[in-house]
Amino acid sequence: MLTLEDVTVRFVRRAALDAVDLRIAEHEIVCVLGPSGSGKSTLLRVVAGLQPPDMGRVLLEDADQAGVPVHRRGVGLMFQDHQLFPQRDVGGNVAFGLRMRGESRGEQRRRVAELLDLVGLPGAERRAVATLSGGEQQRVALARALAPRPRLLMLDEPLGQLDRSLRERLVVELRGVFAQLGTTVLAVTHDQGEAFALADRVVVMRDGRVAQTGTPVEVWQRPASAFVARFLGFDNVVPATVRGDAADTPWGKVPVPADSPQGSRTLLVRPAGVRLGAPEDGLRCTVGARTFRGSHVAVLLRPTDGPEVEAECALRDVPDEGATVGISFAAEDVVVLADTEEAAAPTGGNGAN
Ligand SMILES: Nc1ncnc2c1ncn2[C@@H]1O[C@H](COP(=O)(O)OP(=O)(O)OP(=O)(O)O)[C@@H](O)[C@H]1O
Repeated sequence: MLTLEDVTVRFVRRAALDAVDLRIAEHEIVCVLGPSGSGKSTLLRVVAGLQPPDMGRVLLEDADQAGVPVHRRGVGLMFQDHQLFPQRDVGGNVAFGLRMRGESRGEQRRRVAELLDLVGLPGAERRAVATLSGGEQQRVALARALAPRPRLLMLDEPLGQLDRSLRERLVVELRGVFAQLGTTVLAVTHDQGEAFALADRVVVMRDGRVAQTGTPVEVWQRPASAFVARFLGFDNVVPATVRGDAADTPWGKVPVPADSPQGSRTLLVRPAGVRLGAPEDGLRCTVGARTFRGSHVAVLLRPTDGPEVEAECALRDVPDEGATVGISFAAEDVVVLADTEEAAAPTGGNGAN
């Protein structure tokens, strides 16, 4: 339903979008992820018609959008600072797009009630915007964006301002609302948790280009590059030479899954694949900082030689800080990345927000 072909946007010093190709199917929820400045907002602005591309085409349902103004594109926008009209009540805010389209008062009332039901604020029509909590305002902004039945809904950091627990709850609700309405969604976020919970497909951007696209599980399990791996918050990324079922790394020999790409590569070891044992078993490390993560503890390990390693430990197995342990690696949690990018240096932004 949405196609971007070779879309390029240049600002004075650099390309904010660099030959981007992207397709979004009807009813699909796509989340664009990437560090600050990677071009996410520019992508939305180009699709909305707020920013003309310097090159390439944007098509909505096969129609080239060149020269089509924002209000004729049939897209709904919900931006980070959702900017409700403070002087209007909730109903007046939600009805805004319907009024602009000249819908009858009766139809406006019916649709507003339906949408407030849908976003979990039934009967809130007469409430003043100033009396709403942040989460409630976000829901009203969503209802307002959905009211004119946009063929494509675009969200820019839709939950950016809210605290984490509220965000986690709203993401689940949003997915439910979109599924119920069959809305096609293009959302932008820098929070990978939010993107992975919301999206059917994620698009990771880097410097105006698409670094990877795939389902959340595909991207999580097989990051395309060291950049994507680091952006997702994986720190155990090292240069390696793969020969057969093992790789030479700064941590010594690490087993890799069968049929891994061979030669000079970059290796990712998921923290779950770092096994702790007695000091004489495997690579000797000193236990550093331990970070409680709810269901497990992230433990930082310092080998005598080589970069630090992060391990994921069950709560009952956490070693004491300063203790000496031996570590080994489980092949099923090792990923040989497709690129040969220099792994030791963090690339561009990082995803740990
Ligand atoms: N109007 C503009 N004039 C000049 N440069 C711009 C303009 N808008 C964006 N840029 C630049 O284009 C690049 C991409 O910006 P964009 O806002 O799309 O990134 P983003 O991924 O949305 O970042 P953030 O997560 O910080 O919002 C950045 O380098 C930015 O400085």
